[in-house]
Amino acid sequence: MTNQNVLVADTNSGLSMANSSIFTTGTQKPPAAPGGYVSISRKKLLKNMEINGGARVNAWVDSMRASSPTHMKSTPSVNEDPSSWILHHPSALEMFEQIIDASKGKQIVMFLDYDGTLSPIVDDPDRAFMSKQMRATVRKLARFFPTAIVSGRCRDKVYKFVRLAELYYAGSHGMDIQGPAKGSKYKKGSGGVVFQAASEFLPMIDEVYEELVEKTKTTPGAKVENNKFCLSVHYRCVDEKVGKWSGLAQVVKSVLKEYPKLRLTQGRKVLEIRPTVKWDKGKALEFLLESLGFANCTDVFPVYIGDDRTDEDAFKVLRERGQGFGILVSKIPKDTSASYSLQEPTQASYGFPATFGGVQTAA
Ligand SMILES: O=P(O)(O)OC[C@H]1O[C@H](O[C@H]2O[C@H](CO)[C@@H](O)[C@H](O)[C@H]2O)[C@H](O)[C@@H](O)[C@@H]1O
Repeated sequence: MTNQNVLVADTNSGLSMANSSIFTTGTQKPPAAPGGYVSISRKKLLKNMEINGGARVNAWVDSMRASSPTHMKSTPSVNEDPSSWILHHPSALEMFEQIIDASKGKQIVMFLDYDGTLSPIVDDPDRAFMSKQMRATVRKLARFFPTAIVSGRCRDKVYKFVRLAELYYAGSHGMDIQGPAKGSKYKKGSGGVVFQAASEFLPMIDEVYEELVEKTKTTPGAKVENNKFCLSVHYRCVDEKVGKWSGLAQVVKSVLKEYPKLRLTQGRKVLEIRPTVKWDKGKALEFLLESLGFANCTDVFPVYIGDDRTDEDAFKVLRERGQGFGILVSKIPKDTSASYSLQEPTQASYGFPATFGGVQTAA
């Protein structure tokens, strides 16, 4: 794949996993993180968006544009021939048989991103509802397989959207994990799993939230969302043409300058601010597999469906483990470590997950 993974020295060694607040039931422990290093994809992006000195707001705005589908200029490898992208990331809908064959005799575990995967992307983040059809599909999936929602959103908020008590939820990009409220039939005790990777950051996140809300008031359309262990600064409704994106980038940059223990990543028309802990959606996936008792199993088949850059951490983990696969939901070719693709969320509802194990979707 064209995705480049780099190791960047973690200057905040005081925030290593050893210092994190970890509450687990039973004997589950988070998988070990490579000591002293943070794994970060998209070297170039990171370089452009470096927040500890030397940052150029223009580079931020370039990056904000690059992450917006209307401006999406894929890397040359993707641009050269879109049909070759499809060859490398075939539609999951057309690969049913191959996928089902590969999972035979193995325990499928489903990981589902929320925004852009289970719900359509909309202007107002508070109105990103999932359809009844999608909820029915996820409910049926969970009857057959352990199923987790892995989201950048705060766990409580994503739960309010999904409203299925039988699922695992990993909110704040995997930094806040809780097992099914109903308990789990897959592994005794795993329903009670609770894990928080960055609780010591809560006061800092709240402080930065207040500051950003105040300072973005003058940017029409900007919205700051408190996702408990991380923050989202939305610019979907900010007018790019009148230069408002750069103003917003400048505000975020100036605030973050005072908080070197926070870092910035990007999603779909959103700047994501999060602690520099070595934790992401990929680590959450590993943690959940381990909690379910599949840490060193060869007969587990994890499937992760997601649409965003932050989902790449999970796709990468699956590639590295050589188990299961990732499915990228995207209408356009993108650099990805996923193996398959779906065009849009509705395809995830009407088609792919529903076919696993002969699960039938509602008409
Ligand atoms: O990991 P996810 O579940 O995909 O969450 C990532 C972010 O999703 C939400 O923002 C995105 O969806 C919004 C609603 O459709 C849209 O308005 C926004 O532009 C998108 O970036 C959510 O609001 C963020 O907090 C999540 O971090």
